[in-house]
Amino acid sequence: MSQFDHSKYKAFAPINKRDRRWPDKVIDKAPVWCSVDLRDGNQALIEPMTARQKSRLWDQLVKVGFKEIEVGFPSASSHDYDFVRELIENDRIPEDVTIQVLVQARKELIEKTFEALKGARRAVVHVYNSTSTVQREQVFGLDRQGIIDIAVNGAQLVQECAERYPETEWVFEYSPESFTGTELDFAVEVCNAVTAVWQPTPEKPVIINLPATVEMSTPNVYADQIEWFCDNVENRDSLLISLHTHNDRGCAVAAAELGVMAGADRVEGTLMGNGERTGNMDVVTMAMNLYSQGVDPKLNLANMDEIIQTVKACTQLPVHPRHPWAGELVFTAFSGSHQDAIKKCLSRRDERQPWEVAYLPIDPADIGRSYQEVIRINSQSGKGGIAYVLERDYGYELPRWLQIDFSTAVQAFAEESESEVGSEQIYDLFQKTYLNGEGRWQLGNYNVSREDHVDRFQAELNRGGARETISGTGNGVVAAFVDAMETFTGKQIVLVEYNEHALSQSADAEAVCYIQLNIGGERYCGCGRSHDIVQASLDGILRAINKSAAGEQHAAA
Ligand SMILES: CC(=O)SCCNC(=O)CCNC(=O)[C@H](O)C(C)(C)COP(=O)(O)OP(=O)(O)OC[C@H]1O[C@@H](n2cnc3c(N)ncnc32)[C@H](O)[C@@H]1OP(=O)(O)O
Ligand SMILES: CC(C)C(=O)C(=O)O
Repeated sequence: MSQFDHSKYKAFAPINKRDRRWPDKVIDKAPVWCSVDLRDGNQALIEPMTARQKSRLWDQLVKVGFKEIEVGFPSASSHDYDFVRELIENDRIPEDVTIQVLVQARKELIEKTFEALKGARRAVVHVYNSTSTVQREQVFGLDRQGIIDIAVNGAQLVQECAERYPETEWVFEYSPESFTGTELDFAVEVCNAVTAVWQPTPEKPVIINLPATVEMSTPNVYADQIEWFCDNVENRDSLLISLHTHNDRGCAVAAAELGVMAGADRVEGTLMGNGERTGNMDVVTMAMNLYSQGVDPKLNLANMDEIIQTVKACTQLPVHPRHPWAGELVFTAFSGSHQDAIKKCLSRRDERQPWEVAYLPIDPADIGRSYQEVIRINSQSGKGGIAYVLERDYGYELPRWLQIDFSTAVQAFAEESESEVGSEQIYDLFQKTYLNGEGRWQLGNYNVSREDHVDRFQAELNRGGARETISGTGNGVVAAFVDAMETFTGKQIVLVEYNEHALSQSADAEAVCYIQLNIGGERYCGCGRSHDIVQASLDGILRAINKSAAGEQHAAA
């Protein structure tokens, strides 16, 4: 019998709810955010944060704009206690920021917690006990009433202690921990019992936090639980319903979003989703989800790289390169069709219109990312992306026919090197393929004269020590030069494509000219670059002819 046996598990029972309204709701404003990075995030680390790391993360959280920050579990460790004292005594809590601390519903711990908070201007005391069937039966060995007693005793103690410190504005929060594993009617009963002690009013509400301590179901079930709770709890208008989801099934953000649609006011989570096991709800992702829908997330994530650096330094955890919105690769396109679409959308972009760019759900610049990172080249890339890089970094505006020709060279190079092809490598390859003429015929001095509307072209061709004189006639310098080269090579040469432009990146107005010739039935491409457009054209033609002589055939004739 295999160890990998699904029959060991039972399905989470759906909520029997016929009146669900949340599926039709749209989130049009940000919830109240509470960061739990310094508490839930910290308690899950291999090495909990040092005082210095906590301090740095605190500063970052304030900078991002959190107005409620759970700073620790001060009754559990002297580090957390000292950190809370440090924030209060050194006046590091801005006027509009409220600190929050967690405590179990136990007397000595609650007393210590209030001691730690002495002198705070405003603070949230967050008390919890577990209410789920599993915890009741197996951890606490208590029936429903026993669990209600723990909660009510805790609530009373919190209230009594608060009265001892009237100089502080107290806010109370209660979590029926493991809410998602708790029968809904019981969760409501426990919370009603707690609020009966605290007597909240709409003017002075309390926070009821409904955690998915372990994520046990699909997010729609969580939303049903939240909506059911909100519909059945007493004094709903005196409660701030808060969510605290974990990511065991990978849906913590989705659950929080649906939970907000189901009526919640507030969301607890961490930056980048650090936290117990698979982590807490990722505030960066949820806030950016709102932002990308045109909703003000009420957090400033513009300096995403700084946030990532801080989180990494403080948690010692990496941020995945594909982390939603924030990862290093999330705005990068390697694949050809994506690059092509991005390039076209960006070139047509009208700044006055809402953002609509294929494959880029937001403007990377909003979070401090540059377009430089958007298109990167490897063997999956196509002509559009390659042309984008050449234009972006070197000012070459390759015509479509040359994009097609050059992409085969880049593709071959990428396949051979089995790695990403950097912008400089692309440029080198472009030069080697179309611009360099070493070891081949070079145009020396030349002379153009016109008589009876016919141009006569005479020039020296040099290769190493060898020198040849050529001459030809035609309607225009280019035609006369092609004629001279036909005579010289003994092959028929037809000018198939000709494009030119001023090089935008060149300070001294250089021109670049792209040429495609049909030489003896095969196509060859070349490129010339010069301050003189005639010279650029002749160089381009000669480079294509040199390639024919060297047998470098055009790939996509
Ligand atoms: C889901 C969450 O993230 S909740 C937050 C979890 N975070 C932490 O636990 C980190 C900080 N905690 C700690 O450092 C410790 O647990 C302390 C210092 C708070 C308490 O330490 P201890 O009392 O030594 O141990 P422990 O936490 O194991 O306590 C277990 C006891 O408290 C009881 N208990 C646990 N949670 C609660 C609660 N919320 N309310 C009341 N009693 C509780 C248990 O039933 C158990 O009782 P028993 O000793 O009679 O069997
Ligand atoms: C204490 C509670 C809110 C908690 O951290 C959880 O249930 O995950």
